[in-house]
Amino acid sequence: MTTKQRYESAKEIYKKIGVDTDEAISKIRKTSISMHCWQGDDVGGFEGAGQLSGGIQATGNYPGKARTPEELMADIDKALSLVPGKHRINLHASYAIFEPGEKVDRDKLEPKHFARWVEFAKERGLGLDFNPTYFAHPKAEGLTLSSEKEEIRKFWIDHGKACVRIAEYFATELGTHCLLNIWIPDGFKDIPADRLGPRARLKDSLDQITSVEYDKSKVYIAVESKVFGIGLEACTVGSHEFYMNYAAKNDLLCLLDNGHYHPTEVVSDKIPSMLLFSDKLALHVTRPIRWDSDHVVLFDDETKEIAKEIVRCNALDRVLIGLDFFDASINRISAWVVGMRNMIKALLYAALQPAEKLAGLQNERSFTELMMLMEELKSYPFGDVWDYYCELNEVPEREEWFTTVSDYEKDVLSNRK
Ligand SMILES: C[C@H](O)[C@H](O)[C@@H](O)C(=O)CO
Ligand SMILES: [Mn+2]
Repeated sequence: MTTKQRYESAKEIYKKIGVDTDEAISKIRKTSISMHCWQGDDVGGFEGAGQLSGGIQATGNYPGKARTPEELMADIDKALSLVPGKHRINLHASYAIFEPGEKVDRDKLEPKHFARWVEFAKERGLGLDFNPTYFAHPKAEGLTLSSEKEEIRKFWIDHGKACVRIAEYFATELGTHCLLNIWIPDGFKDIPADRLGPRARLKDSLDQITSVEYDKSKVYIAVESKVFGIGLEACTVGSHEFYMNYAAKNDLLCLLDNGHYHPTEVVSDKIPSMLLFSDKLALHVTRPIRWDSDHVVLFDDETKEIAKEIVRCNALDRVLIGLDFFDASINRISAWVVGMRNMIKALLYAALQPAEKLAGLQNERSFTELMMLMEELKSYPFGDVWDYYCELNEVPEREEWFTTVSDYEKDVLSNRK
């Protein structure tokens, strides 16, 4: 049977429970995921700044990591060629590209330092998202935006302001919004004596950064909370409560990273609540194993549940989905492709759920039938719809894409010594 024939048969099966597979496909085809550049080089960036810091870690030393802008761009191209749909690239400020002998510090970054990324994105019709980089820098060894040292705090405020200008440049040049996400590693290893002071300083720093004049229809500023980091176990300054209130009060977006909460808390459950009170919401989809370990996104229960909530809330255009993982122990391009395909797969899977029927069963309190149907749906012929989705988007079906990655590893990555 051809892929199309298998799809036609699956379509009939889904139709019986009131699901229109064509409609589901066209809904998901319009959705873009922001692919994070930092999986390509273990969050290294191009500053040669040295060690990753801020309580995050990329572990492993699989050969072939990108060392230059050219290599990273080529790797991104290779990964995206295996992912169905049109997507976005998420950059960190540490990926600025300088002319030889031109390097400036992070507080002095300008749009021109990202001109090559804009050119790259334009040529491919991609959008760009952006993040100030508040780690892996000599001035980020203690606190950053919440620092008690005014000179340090000013440096990072200026960095934030510079990034707002760069984000606006991206949006203007590319004709699509730019999500500017602020995450800082500030926190304490052990019980702090003052939890208020650092948070008051963070609040003031954010006020200063967002006082820069920018077009709110082009730049969406988001704030990303975190419960703890390595070496920051007792307290993080940018906690969930802090940012949820700050974003609500200042009309910014919250960014929820599903590695940043207590292990029994799930982001999927937070999505509908956030959407009731905010027009837009941003996500970092990742996979925490025992801690915020940033493993590659799988087609697992929580990824599916996150996707289901987005689709059920009819919020594909209100939730800005980005990925955030960095696994240095496997082929980095394969990591990207697996994570991206799984996120899209989860969205398509969600769009194939008979949402109204299931909600109806809940509302009439038919929990026995609800459980039965939710379980039976798991063995519906989703794979046939997914294969057809890949065929429509002209990317390899099933595991066929891996040959391309293996060849690239042999021909290109293995030469990076
Ligand atoms: C590199 C990212 O900005 C970083 O992972 C941040 O988003 C985060 O999740 C930190 O734990
Ligand atoms: Mn994150």
